[in-house]
Amino acid sequence: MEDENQATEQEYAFHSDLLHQFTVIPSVDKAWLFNSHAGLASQAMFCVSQPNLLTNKRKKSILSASLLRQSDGTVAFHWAPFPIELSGVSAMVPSPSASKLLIVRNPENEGPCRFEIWSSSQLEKEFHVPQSKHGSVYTDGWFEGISWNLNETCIAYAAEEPAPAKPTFNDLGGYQKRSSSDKDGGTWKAQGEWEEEWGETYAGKRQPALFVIDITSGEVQAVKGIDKSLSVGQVVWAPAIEGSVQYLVFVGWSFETRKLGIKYCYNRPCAIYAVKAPHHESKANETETYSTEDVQAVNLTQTLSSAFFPRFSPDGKFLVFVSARSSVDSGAHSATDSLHRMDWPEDMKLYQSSKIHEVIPVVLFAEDGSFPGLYCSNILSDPWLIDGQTLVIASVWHSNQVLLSINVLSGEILRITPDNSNFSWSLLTLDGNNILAVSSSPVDVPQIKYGAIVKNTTNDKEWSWSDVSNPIFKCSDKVWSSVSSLTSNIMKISVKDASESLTKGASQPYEAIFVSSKTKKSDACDPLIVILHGGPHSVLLSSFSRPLAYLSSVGYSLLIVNYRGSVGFGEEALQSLPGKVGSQDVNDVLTAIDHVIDLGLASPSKIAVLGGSHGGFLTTHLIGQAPEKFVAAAARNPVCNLALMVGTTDIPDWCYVETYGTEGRDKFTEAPSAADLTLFYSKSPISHLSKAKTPTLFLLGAQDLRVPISTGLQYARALREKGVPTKVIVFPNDVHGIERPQSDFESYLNIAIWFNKYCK
Ligand SMILES: CC(=O)N[C@@H](C)C(=O)N[C@@H](C)C(=O)O
Repeated sequence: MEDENQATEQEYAFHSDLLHQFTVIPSVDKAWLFNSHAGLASQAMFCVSQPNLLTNKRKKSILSASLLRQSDGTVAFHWAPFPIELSGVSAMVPSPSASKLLIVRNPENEGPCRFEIWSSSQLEKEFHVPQSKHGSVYTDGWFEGISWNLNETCIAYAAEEPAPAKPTFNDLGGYQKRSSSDKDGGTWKAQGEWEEEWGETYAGKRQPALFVIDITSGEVQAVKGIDKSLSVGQVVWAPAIEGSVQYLVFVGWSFETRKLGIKYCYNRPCAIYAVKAPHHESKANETETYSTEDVQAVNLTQTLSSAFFPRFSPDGKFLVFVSARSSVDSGAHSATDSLHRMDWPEDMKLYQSSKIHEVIPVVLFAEDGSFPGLYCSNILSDPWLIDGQTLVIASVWHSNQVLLSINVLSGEILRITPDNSNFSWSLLTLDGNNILAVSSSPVDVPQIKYGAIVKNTTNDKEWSWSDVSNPIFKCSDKVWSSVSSLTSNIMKISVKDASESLTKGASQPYEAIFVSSKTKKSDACDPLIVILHGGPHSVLLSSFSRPLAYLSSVGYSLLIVNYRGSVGFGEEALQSLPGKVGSQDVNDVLTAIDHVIDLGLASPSKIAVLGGSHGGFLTTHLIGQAPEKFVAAAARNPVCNLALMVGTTDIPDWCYVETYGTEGRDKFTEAPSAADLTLFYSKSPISHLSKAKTPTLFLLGAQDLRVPISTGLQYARALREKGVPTKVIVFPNDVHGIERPQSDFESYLNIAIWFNKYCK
């Protein structure tokens, strides 16, 4: 409150107006290309979202374009005059032939889940699936899987299991055996037994299970043969075999005594299974049946601790998937992926014996800019180029995200987006040998790119990328002129005091992205904000970030440090951090800061630090371990006390692994010993609190299950007790990400004003 009074109304007005102009720049969430390799004309559809501060939700819309191939080979996009708002839509999935479109509308409360089937001109069918059949369809990007069968008669998907019946009592306290719907009143439902959930962002979500809807009759069947204890998702149809029952392939996650948090955590064991799909009408020539006895799901990837994102080749001859086995086996929540292929036998009965080939192994370290390993967070539902054996994938490569083409038979990996650039790319869709992607840098607003192969011989493929002029990323003149005055580059930072005991990968340079004004207004440097990602096995990419671009446009240089342990730099560098958190990562950040000071790019007396989660752990460590270095700090849901967090977080195993290293995976217990708690405390920012004196802003989500609010609050109160200026903003309805539009806006507005107060 005091700060609000001190910051002038003009300052708030100026900042909220400018931040708003950055905030409302839309994003493209998904896109589809139809028919682009067939003729001269094709179509594209873009699903666009934009934060809406008044409703505190993201507004979603669809914008279409016609693509016309010009005589010179280029493609012109003709955009529809306006986007159409998509209201209440949870998922949309075109059928393989693009003649039908599925729209799913999940219920807001106890209502049915609605499935709509659209043709090119109208709504063809609408089915309401009651809660007694299943709850909401999963659209979380992880369990999510909505898949049309090839002849477009059925759709398989993951949805919440129906709610278990709860004990019911009448008004006299009498137990009623039957779980009535209480139509006549006079009864009440007890809570029933508590069930484990998958933690952060899955609160209140029931177990994901598989269903198939027949889009002619609307009949919905639960898929049988799946162990009740498995959480399942990412379902796809196996290639159809004439006259035979169809199979579904899906991912299953099991758990032992407890479901540990799964969001951002690729270290949860999972496997790919095959199971017979229910059939909806009996066909005379179908020899196989669908009874519970012979439909038991079969684990296809027993030899791997992790397998997900199953994708069949267009000819149905092989199945490709990603594995995070290095993450599961080491206990690190995210690590270097591997890519695998298994041949898909024509005789379904042989699939269990199919050999798994490793297409891309886990890369330990890479020299001289060569491929650092696979780090992919998604694969398109149809990722294949025309040859049917090369897939296109987005993967983190140092501080950039790039697009790779991977020939899954030869193992050839090509970086198909321009290298030596400060840009990051995300993949929207592909059709034939044409790609729609988005490219941006910290100082370049996103740009839609159209990619096509211009040279295609066995040994030589060349891609051309053209800018697609589009109305989506139009931004205000103010934003445009602000970002035009900025520049960014990626710096290599040498490891300080590299010792013999370090692995080769851990001795290689890490990176920091430096963003600053193109021109120096005076002799003095602009104040610097050091920005630190969470995880710690995550990365801050060289892509356009609306709030960070806002901070640089109000007069700050940014130093975004991808310290060792970040993804994108090979497995050895990543695995060098667990066991050394609070020291190796802290020192990497301090080295990066010294690097820019030594280059004369930052003034040592005007440095602020900002980080969330593990980045908040580093922020609060830095103000304790290097109290003279920072004039202001801001921490979003920071890990300040591992000894407190371990008892309340959804990922207590993370506290063990990051504190002890990989041995922490086996040490993990729900009942930490006194020795564990002592070590957790000593590795935590709270153990350096007595030295901290930096004014600090705390942004805390009260619904955070990952880093519960108590750890940030405890540290903030302790700083206050010492007389250090602190400000705490609690967002009552936010989870770990603090991403709801109003909360995100209020956070960055306050960060800028807090830093202005102490840095300028
Ligand atoms: C695995 C994980 O969630 N770790 C947290 C402590 C964390 O740092 N989270 C990251 C993903 C974040 O940026 O929020």
